[in-house]
Amino acid sequence: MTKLSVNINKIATLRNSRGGNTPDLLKVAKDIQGFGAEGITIHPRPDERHIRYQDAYDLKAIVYTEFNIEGNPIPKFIDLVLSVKPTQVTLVPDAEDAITSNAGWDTKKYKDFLVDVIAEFKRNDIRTSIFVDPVTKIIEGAAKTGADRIELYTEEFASEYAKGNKDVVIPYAKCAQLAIDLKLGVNAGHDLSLDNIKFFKENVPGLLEVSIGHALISESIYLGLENVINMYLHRLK
Ligand SMILES: CC(=O)[C@@H](O)[C@H](O)COP(=O)(O)O
Ligand SMILES: NCC(=O)COP(=O)(O)O
Repeated sequence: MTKLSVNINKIATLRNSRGGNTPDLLKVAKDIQGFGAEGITIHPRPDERHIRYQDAYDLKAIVYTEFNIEGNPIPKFIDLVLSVKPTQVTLVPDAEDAITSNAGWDTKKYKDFLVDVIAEFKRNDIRTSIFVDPVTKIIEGAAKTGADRIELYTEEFASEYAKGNKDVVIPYAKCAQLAIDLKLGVNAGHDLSLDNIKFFKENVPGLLEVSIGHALISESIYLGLENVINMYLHRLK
């Protein structure tokens, strides 16, 4: 069974674009859980361009499924996570000005840093996951950091699969099996979608959780558009 954690960054992006509270992030998070999703993911960025740090506190009060906070463990982020105490923290080595996450950790180069940060989160009973590319040496390095899980960075899978290259899943499958052998849990995320999720799930062993945001919110717009247009037309009769 693979858990679906919905990343609600895009809902916050839409809300922030008008400065008010529409759409209401907390209502959306409640509804997502009510509709059956098993987790809520947020990725507060230092510039708070979508999720604000205050959102993390507000969500803590209403998220009753798995609460996953992702981000680069700069001091401000570490303080936030230690104070909110989500179910899981996913460490992502993204630059402050990155449009979105664009690489996994170099688990060899940053081993000492990761060991220290992960130990601090674990002392606070927060499950830890680290965002990684599907590379054998990186997974071996991840096992030495003390992390509970890895999150496989699936951008390359998604873009290659869309071009018809199904073999792109092979390194993901191999690295997931290696992670399992090394006693690491396996999560995955980035650009997963209705088009590619079934194939990924069927070919990658032991997938515990996927976090999906950009495609899922876009698909929700496409799939809801006809209904809403009809509702407007009805009111305009
Ligand atoms: C780690 C990861 O792949 C996602 O959290 C992604 O970075 C979403 O962040 P944005 O919504 O800011 O693109
Ligand atoms: N960890 C990945 C995530 O939360 C969602 O990424 P995306 O679906 O917005 O690309």
